[in-house]
Amino acid sequence: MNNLVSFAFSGYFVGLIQSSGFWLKLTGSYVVYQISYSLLFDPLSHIPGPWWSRFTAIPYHFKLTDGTIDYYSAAIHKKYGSVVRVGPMKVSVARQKDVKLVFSSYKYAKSKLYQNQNLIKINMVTTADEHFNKIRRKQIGPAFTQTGLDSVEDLVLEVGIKALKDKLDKGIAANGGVFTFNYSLMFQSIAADVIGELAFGKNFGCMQNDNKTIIKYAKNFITLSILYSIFPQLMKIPLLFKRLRKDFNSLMDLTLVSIQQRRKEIKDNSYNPSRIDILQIFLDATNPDGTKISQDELSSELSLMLLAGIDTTSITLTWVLHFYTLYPEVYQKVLDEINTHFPDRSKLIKYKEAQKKLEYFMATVHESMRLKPAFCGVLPRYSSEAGIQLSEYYIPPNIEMFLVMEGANHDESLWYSPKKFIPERFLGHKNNHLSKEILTFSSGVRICPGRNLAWMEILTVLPNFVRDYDIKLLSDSIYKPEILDPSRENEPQLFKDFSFGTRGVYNCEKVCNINVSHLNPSSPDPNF
Ligand code: HEM
Repeated sequence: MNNLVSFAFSGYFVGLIQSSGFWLKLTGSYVVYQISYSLLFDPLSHIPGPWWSRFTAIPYHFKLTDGTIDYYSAAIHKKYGSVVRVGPMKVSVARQKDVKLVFSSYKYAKSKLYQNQNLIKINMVTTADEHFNKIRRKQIGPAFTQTGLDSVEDLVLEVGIKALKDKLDKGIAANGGVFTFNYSLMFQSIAADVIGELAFGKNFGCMQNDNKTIIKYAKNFITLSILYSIFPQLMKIPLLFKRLRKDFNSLMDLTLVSIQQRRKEIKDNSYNPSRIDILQIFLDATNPDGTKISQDELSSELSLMLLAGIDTTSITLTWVLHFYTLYPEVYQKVLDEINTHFPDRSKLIKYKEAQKKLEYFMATVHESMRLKPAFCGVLPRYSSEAGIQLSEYYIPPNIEMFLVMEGANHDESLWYSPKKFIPERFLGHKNNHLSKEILTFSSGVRICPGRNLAWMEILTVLPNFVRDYDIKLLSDSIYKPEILDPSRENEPQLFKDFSFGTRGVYNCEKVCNINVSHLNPSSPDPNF
């Protein structure tokens, strides 16, 4: 039937080419074809969605690039339900148990949007190939095990909380006891310097020297990747995005320099072999056929570590602190807990102790991650050769499914008052398993392998920071505990954010500024 329709149309087209108004007729015919096809054959006709989604995905694709996909996804799912058609052969999926089911198996492969960009060799993140992904995950595994992380904890402390404290102490001293700083940008510098040390073998100096070059490279690489994956035709126009491409090339050069430098250090015996870092793990890794990872593949893996590890971690830290500034009673409880378990300020709080002792603090981070997942927007997967049952809908084979991270984390069937910030929901024996239902690190077979490193940064930076400094919102801050948001059951208004791979904060340069001063050890003052 399908062939018959195509044949009839191709005969019609030959006649058209010879006639006047050819292009007009061609467009008209295409529209007629699409309408007839979608009425007769649309495999998603049983899935609700906006009218245009039967004919085109263009409006949805624009939403993927204009920063509003989270808001848009929330709106269409509220209107049409947990599965929504967003284009021919495309659906959006928001129910937590459906998203988790898709994440659970390699059968539901990453869609071609991950591979479209062709900028770099396929790597652990972009591949849809189960075998290849398993090999890479096995190779990189040791960097994120307990032993691997223990071997780099001192380094993470050095470029993380110690560097932050140094910066703040100098700022406070130079500014008469109160220092205004942008915590989001500061956290970004920490996350970048950590990845610099672990994946590039060097401190990028983002914190120490205020050198943000690498952050710019990473940002421009993400922009280029997203634009090329959604609109691959743009790759054919070399004059477009010259600046972004230049930064991308500089980043690739940097990966090569780092690899050469480490090889030199090994040769000179100046490399400390007890340090199990990402760069070394990749250099030592052997493929099943006995070969080593090629130079291009190394560059690809390392550059992706930069993208995967900077904004995700710094945005998570940013949101936790934002919530503390808006919920003083929560912040007070966090302080009390930290001061009870770690009263000696001469010693830094370390990762494992914090994880063991700071139950309430952990609950605040989980709740912040649930409400505002750093890796936001949608993750695209295919429905497999056999299709998949999602809630009440059967999704036919080879449909592109966009999994809504925020939708899953705000699913009312799992979370009561999902828009509210309630860390207590994770407390107690009966509830602490709930943290496993948060999908912020994804779940299943492609779950984030770097999550323990991210936790190490979170658990060392935040408790040490809030224990040692008094933080106050600026007097002209537009986000304060008393400014309420009716759409969040009159909870405090949150930063306006946008999604572009990760979750950005609008006007971050201004709204993420706070005042810090040294805390009087005897009287912590959490009143903002
Ligand atoms: C709070 C911080 C982080 C969050 C919220 C986060 C979140 C995620 C999410 C949602 C995915 C799945 C992406 C997808 O399926 O398309 C992912 C994958 C990944 N993450 Fe993270 N991530 C974080 C930190 C890190 C760090 C620090 C690293 C490493 C340095 C890292 C490395 C990776 C890698 C390599 C993958 C791809 C895994 C695969 O596809 O098999 N992440 N992460």
